[in-house]
Amino acid sequence: MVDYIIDQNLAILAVNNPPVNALSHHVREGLVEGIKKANANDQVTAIVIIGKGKIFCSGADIREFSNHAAIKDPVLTSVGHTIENSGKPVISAIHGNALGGGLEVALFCHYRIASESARVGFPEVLIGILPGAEGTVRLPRLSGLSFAMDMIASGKQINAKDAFKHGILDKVCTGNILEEAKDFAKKVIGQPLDSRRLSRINVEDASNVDAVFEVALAQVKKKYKGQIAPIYCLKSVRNSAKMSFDKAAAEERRLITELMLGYQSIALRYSFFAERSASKWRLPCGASVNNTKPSKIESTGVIGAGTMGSGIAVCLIRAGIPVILVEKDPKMLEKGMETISGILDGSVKLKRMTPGQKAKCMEILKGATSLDKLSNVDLVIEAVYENLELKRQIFAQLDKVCKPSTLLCSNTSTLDIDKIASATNRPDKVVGTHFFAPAFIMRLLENVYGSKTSPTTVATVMELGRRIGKVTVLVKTCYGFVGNRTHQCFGAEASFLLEEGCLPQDIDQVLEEFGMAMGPFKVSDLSGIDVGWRIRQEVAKAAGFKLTTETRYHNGERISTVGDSLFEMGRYGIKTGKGWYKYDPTNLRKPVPDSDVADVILDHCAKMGLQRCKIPPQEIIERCLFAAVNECFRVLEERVAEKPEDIDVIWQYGFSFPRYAGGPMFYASQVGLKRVYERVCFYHEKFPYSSHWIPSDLLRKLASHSVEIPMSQWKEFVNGSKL
Ligand SMILES: CC/C=C\C=C\CC(=O)SCCNC(=O)CCNC(=O)[C@H](O)C(C)(C)COP(=O)(O)OP(=O)(O)OC[C@H]1O[C@@H](n2cnc3c(N)ncnc32)[C@H](O)[C@@H]1OP(=O)(O)O
Repeated sequence: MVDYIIDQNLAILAVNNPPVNALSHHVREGLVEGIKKANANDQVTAIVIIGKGKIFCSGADIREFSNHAAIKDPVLTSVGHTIENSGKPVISAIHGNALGGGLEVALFCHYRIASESARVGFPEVLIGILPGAEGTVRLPRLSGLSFAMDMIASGKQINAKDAFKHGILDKVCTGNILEEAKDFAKKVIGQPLDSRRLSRINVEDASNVDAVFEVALAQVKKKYKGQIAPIYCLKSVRNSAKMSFDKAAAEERRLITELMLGYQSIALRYSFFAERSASKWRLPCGASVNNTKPSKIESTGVIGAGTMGSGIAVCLIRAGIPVILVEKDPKMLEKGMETISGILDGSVKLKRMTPGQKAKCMEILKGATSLDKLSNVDLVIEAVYENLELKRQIFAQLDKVCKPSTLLCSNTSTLDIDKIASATNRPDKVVGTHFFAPAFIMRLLENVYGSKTSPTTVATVMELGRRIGKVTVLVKTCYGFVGNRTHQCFGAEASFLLEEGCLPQDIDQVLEEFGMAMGPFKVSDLSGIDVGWRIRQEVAKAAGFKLTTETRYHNGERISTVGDSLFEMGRYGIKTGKGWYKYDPTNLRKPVPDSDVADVILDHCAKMGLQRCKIPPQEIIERCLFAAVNECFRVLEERVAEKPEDIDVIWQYGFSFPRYAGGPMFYASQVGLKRVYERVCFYHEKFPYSSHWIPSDLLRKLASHSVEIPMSQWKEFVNGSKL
């Protein structure tokens, strides 16, 4: 796992642990052996550590953390001490990435050089820990405290040029990294090593540490609300300036151990792998990412220049994929083009794009008012409003206009893909591509296959998602798919809680304290109360009944219409300055609780004869989350989602479920399925008119076991395969 190569008077230690050179046990062993061997060889005058393959090193092997007690010697710090104590200079030669433990290996070396394109960083905080092999104690000795605190607590990666500027690197190379490392090594042979050993030097700005810490702490608390690791990162860097090197390092070990055993880190590590597993799609027929080739997509069409269509077009052109935006009303088309240009201007302002890049994006965007213009594109995404008949008409027309190989995608957020596909003669090429609003910001893409969608079509939209930088999850068609179907139960319970005693701000506050980025009523104000109203009206129309603010039940199902009263008052949310909250036009980001809304809710309850009472926070969490969890188990049971990780990724990226709580399925696994099942049964008895409380069979089966079944085995209980 570490190749030992003698090249003239140099020993090259090449880490060879594909795919990302993680510091697994054998790599750590190999590094120690290599350093010792090189030191024992009189012919060797210097040592170079390099990575084979695409990167230098991705850090510690995260999979080993699940059994912290079993991490075998040599641990990374003793590997590092062997490197630092080497009597011959050790140079790390970085290409690709040096992350976490990988960067720590470099900081144990006496010199660090890197390719121009290399990036370095400490992403540990993103998995709820801190750099635990003296990274928090060594980095400030090179970069100063403020920079180290920011880099470690944010987990951000920086490029080689910036790393050089901040003292982390000794040289940025433009040529072949190994050749440059050899030349560099020859120049430093014989130079004194002590001043190059970071454990022997001091933190230069140590006297400022308290002031720097306070500023960083205030920022971190605001930016990473509810997260423990960023605060621990700061404390550990502070220790580097307040304690001796050895004491600070020992304290760092204590802090990382505490973090690693904590709920947040376990959830974040789960989230890391869940996200990667989502891209490994598989269809029930056996087709999968491993055996299916995507078709080439070189041109696209987007239908509808409203908010969604414009946002989707931005995603495509930003990735260099040409788009023809079709909108039959020329004025709407012009508005859509302006919206797109405005979004890109925003990116330029935020320095996420140069004006030149914006111009290139706009060059590959064309407008059209007729579907005929899509005759030659490879893929079309329809993004008109949520109406099945309208979508069927458009798809029937597209089927006639587009070349036979064109894939036809719908951005529907709820409708059955099979019903849309059956309007065409190419149901194998029809698929759902459900973007979340705002499409140019939200990272999630929920791809939806119907009963006739072909594996190639699936492979193509999964690859398209990757190309445009989305976290892409594949699900099977059903009403609302995974995202909206399961989230609807969460929203319904939030509305019922309003009828039983809560105000919007009570519910939002509890769920935000739980970790949601925004409570459901703030989200509703952002997305538009009118949007929710329109969807509810469509659903009622399709089900053949008229929904009014007087409706309490339909088909034995409880319905809450408080939001519809707000809609009728023209309170659509932020866009009208009033919704569940009121907004000062000069500060639309700050929702202010509104006594008028409280009056509407109280009137509604009085009219409906609903008794109100005080509802404890725990019940708010249980009602919203367990209702969703129960539906998530149904989704798994019906194989609408292939695995629990897919559902959690959808909640994290679609509904801002806190990554450090894992997702509803992971949360349920931590609460314990027995407890979740008991509470679902309790609420089912209490609320017999909400079918989302009917306990899922899969949940019942799993909860009936005397020991908790690990998440990785839940799937085995689907379809009665295990009882
Ligand atoms: C006592 C403690 C002492 C020391 C502590 C040290 C702390 C650490 O070092 S913690 C680890 C810090 N490093 C990271 O968090 C890096 C995580 N990885 C990444 O950011 C990316 O994977 C990448 C390295 C930038 C590569 O990205 P990409 O090319 O897009 O590939 P991926 O699909 O992400 O990864 C490929 C494959 O590798 C697995 N993997 C990546 N990093 C690790 C890792 N550090 N440990 C174990 N496995 C890793 C990843 O899961 C993928 O595998 P799959 O089987 O496909 O899931």
